[in-house]
Amino acid sequence: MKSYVLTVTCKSTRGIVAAVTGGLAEKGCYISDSSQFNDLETGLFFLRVSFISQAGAKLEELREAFAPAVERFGMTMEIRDSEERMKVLLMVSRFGHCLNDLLYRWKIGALPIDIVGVVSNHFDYQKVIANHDIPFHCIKVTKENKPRAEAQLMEIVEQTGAELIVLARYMQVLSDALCKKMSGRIINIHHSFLPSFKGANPYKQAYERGVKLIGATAHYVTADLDEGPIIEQDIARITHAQSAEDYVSIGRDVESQVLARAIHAHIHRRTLINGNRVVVFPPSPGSYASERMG
Ligand SMILES: Nc1nc2c(c(=O)[nH]1)N[C@@H](CN(C=O)c1ccc(C(=O)N[C@@H](CCC(=O)O)C(=O)O)cc1)CN2
Repeated sequence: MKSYVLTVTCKSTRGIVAAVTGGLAEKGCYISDSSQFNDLETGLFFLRVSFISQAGAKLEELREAFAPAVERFGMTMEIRDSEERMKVLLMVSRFGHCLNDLLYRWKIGALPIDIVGVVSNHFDYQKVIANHDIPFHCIKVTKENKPRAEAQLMEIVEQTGAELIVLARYMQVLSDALCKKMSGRIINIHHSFLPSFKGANPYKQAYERGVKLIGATAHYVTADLDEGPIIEQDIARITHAQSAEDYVSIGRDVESQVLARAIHAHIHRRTLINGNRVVVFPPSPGSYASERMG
């Protein structure tokens, strides 16, 4: 028996769900969980089906079986083995709270990913990463060497087979070319409730504005700084008596939780990009069962 997740994005029309569910039935598969969204504004349809093949059908066999439907409806279809851990490259600069949080969740099985490496433009976390038996790469970045630095990053992506890059408070702006090449495969945590306070120092901007809520936003990275499609957000209350430095402390937990939720959604294929927005389907039953607490 094997379990899979199938996702579809295509122009909305009649018969899409029937074609997918009928195809699964013909292949002897059982549907565990299904979500769909029909965006009347964009005319796009989004479908996510988690299913079980009792016969243990192979991935290629399933993909071939759906080729006619993909052609007929102009689908973008992905079928992924639910047990296969996504290869993820983490990136960090100076602030390590999100990195440490992800390492802990990964260690206890709450985040079932294959961390293929950690890249940083500083050496601060080299020992921590080595202690986790994860490859560490320090790539110094300057305005002058940015193209070479990004070429080194892409070499690591190619060599490790990284499917997702997570910017866990990595504080360098990525080039338009890299963002285009890795479209939909880079997630950033921004330490503000976007669209407020884009760019560097959002907590300082928030303090100067006198806000009563601060927040964090996890989004896909695009060439437009902190404008990428939003995956997850959350907030925390602050008061008149707190400083921008206090916001940094209060914001740590919010940033870590928002980033972890966004990565969980992505690796379980619950996110589908819808223009400058993201469709985020609910978790399949049992998707958190992989956690081994303690
Ligand atoms: N192309 C993109 N690159 C990055 C994005 C993005 O959305 N698109 N998100 C940022 C993260 N970020 C806020 O979350 C951010 C990081 C860095 C800066 C910035 O101005 N950096 C300076 C250098 C700062 C330093 O050296 O300490 C710069 O790159 O000139 C703004 C926002 C990650 N990259």
